[in-house]
Amino acid sequence: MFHRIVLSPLTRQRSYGNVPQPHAILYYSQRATNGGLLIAEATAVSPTAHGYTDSPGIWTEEQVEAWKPIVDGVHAKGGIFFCQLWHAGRASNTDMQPKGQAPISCTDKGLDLDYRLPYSPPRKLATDEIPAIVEDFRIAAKAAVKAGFDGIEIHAAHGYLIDQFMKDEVNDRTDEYGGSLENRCRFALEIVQALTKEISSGRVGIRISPFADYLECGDSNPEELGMYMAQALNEYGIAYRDRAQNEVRGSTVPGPTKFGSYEKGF
Ligand SMILES: Cc1cc2nc3c(=O)[nH]c(=O)nc-3n(C[C@H](O)[C@H](O)[C@H](O)COP(=O)(O)O)c2cc1C
Repeated sequence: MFHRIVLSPLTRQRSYGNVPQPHAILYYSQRATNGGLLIAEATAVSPTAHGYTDSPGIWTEEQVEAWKPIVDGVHAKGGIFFCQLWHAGRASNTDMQPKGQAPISCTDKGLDLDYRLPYSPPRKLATDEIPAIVEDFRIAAKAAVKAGFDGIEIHAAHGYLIDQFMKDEVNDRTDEYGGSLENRCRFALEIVQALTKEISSGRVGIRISPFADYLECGDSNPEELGMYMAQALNEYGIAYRDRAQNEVRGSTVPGPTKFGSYEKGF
């Protein structure tokens, strides 16, 4: 039995030391309903993925174990719980990165604004480093299922790493991950492919925001970008796609949320 009331992912910054805390059992179970879908807050896939202090991760055993009772609390109320997998990319700073390194991105162009953090200039990933980031998402998805989550949502919105690759105002690459729409969306779709293979398409959702320019991450043709992603995603039969925020009246891009096989249950 499912219904259509969904809790949006909401960053709380209460996962001290990047480990989810017991108070989250109460927080998430209070928001759970029988048959309702909850999306957990943005959860880092690797040590380089954090962009806010005290955001949770799912890249250590300790984090996986800490998520388990939180997921159990939601399940006890009959809720369905997806973990939002996230990499902040350049929306981070050296204090948050392993060994004080520069945050990684598709570019070495930094952010001008200091919104919630003083952002540090990023380091542009070499082409041969990109498969390892896809792999981080795959391992994190596997860990999320191990923690008991019913599925995962890929955070490909709001100016974070995947969105940085997709948008032509940020992506200045000349390799197969930059330039054409197909190239800019390659990273996102490689992650979708890896995750559907790892945990099955019915357990994978995605959040995109083609029209948003949050974190200085805009695109010159969001309509075309959104349509391209919507059509490409149809090939994978994933559980749902969510087009987050910044609705544009009259846009033909499907949205905001399209449910697929998730409705049929797992
Ligand atoms: C405090 C706060 C934290 C948020 N954290 C996330 C997040 O972790 N992941 C995400 O995709 N969106 C995040 N969002 C965006 C929300 O999920 C939602 O899309 C946004 O608030 C718009 O919905 P609303 O009009 O109902 O507020 C956050 C929003 C707020 C206000």
